[in-house]
Order: sequence, then structure tokens, then C-alpha cells
Amino acid sequence: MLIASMKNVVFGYGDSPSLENVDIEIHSGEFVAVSGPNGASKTTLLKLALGLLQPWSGTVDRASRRGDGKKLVVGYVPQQIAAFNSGFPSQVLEFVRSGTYTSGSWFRSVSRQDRELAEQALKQVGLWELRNRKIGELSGGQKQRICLARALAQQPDLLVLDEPTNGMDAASRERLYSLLGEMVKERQLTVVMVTHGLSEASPYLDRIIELEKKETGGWKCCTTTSCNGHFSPVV
Ligand SMILES: Nc1ncnc2c1ncn2[C@@H]1O[C@H](COP(=O)(O)OP(=O)(O)OP(=O)(O)O)[C@@H](O)[C@H]1O
Repeated sequence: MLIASMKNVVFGYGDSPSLENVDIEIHSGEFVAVSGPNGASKTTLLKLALGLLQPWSGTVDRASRRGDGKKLVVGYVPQQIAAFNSGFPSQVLEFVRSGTYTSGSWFRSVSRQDRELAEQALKQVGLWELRNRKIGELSGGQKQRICLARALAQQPDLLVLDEPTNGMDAASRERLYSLLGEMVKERQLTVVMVTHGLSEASPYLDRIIELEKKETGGWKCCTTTSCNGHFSPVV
């Protein structure tokens, strides 16, 4: 099933386009990485795909329903988690559980299922022992992981992650890639992830969307596809 597609998309923040001729399709159950140097418009590409930015021209289509007719749930973990200063008042488990509210009202009472989903997500990212700590007291890598746990607690069909391994040590990065790879295989989760760690992630990836500089100054997308962990250009 086609989850999102971008056809001939052009976008820029100023007078000239920074992203040009973007043609991408994301299918259900794929693990796709978006890669490229700093400033190559990776975050911009995610925001266009999510509908947070509108293209100058071209079309962006997103599925709103799953194959079984239920609403398609999207979990988005942005790059900068600036709001978590030392005074951020929430406790870890409470924050992760708040992810489950996105499927209903903020004002409904917390169900047993919400609790179980939050607990499971926190265990999946390996931070169960920190459940009673204040978020503001955590390290950068730990904050990153609880944001991921919050997104997982939503039981998303599509997970959009912008550099989720920022601040994580090697063991945590490996654990995250392998967890995502497992969820893609077992639950038909679709993952689109901006990363600078292609070599570590590549055993789990189906495709890489690489942003390359054009002679005209903007950036274009080149897609490569996986074959037993080796990637070759899509022709
Ligand atoms: N709101 C904005 N207004 C104007 N320019 C912007 C805005 N957001 C991003 N840009 C510019 O657009 C370009 C692409 O930014 P973007 O954040 O998408 O890059 P990126 O590939 O994700 O970078 P990084 O790897 O450093 O996170 C950069 O030159 C950036 O300065």
C-alpha cells in the first residue's frame, strides 16, 4: 500500500528553490533512510511529506486510512527537543503515556491499555528504570529515547524520525535500529528516518533516499535500494 508520494515537488524558503524535482514513493512496511550533508533539506523533505510545509509546485499525497479502513496513525519525532530544559515538569512514564492520548481526547481517563502501551514502549527503548525520573534531569540521548517511546506508545503505522540517534551511544544506536527493523518486519510498521549513520543502519534498511547537490545550487533526491544489505541506485 502506498503511504505517501511526492511528484515533481519543488520547494524553497527564500527566492530560489532548495529542493527540486522530488519524486518519492513510500510503501507500507518499508524502512527508509533519508541521508545527505548538513543543510541538504532532509528535515524540509520530512516536513513536506508530513504536510507541515506546502510545496511551491508538484503534489504530495498521503494515505489517511490503512488497508483495513482504520485511521492511519503517524508518529513524528522531530530533531530538536528544545522544550526539555531542567525545569520541564513531566515525569518520564507520564510523558510517554501522553503519546497514547493522540488517539483520543486529552481529557479522557487513562485506560489500562494506555498504561500497558506506555510501559511496553519504555521497555522497548531500554529506559524502564528511569520511569519515575523528571524529564529535565535526563541526558540528551535519554531524552531522545523517551521521545521515541512516546511515539511508539501511539502504536503508529508510520513513524517519521529526524535524526533519532542524536546523542546516543553506539550500543543504543544499534538497539534502536534493530528494534525498528524488527517492528518493520513483524508489524508492517513503515519507518522514514533521517540519519547520518547509514553504515550502522544499512543492515536494517530497505531503501536510502540520498540528497545530492545540483549544479544549479538546489538539492535533488536519488533513491537507492537494498539487496542483502548492499545498496544500488534505482534506475
Ligand atoms: N524556517 C526556515 N526558514 C528559512 N530557511 C530555512 C528554514 N528551515 C531551514 N532552512 C534552510 O533550509 C536548508 C535546509 O534545512 P534543513 O533543516 O531541511 O536541512 P537538513 O538537511 O535537515 O540539515 P541538518 O543535517 O543540519 O539537520 C538550510 O539551508 C536551512 O538553513
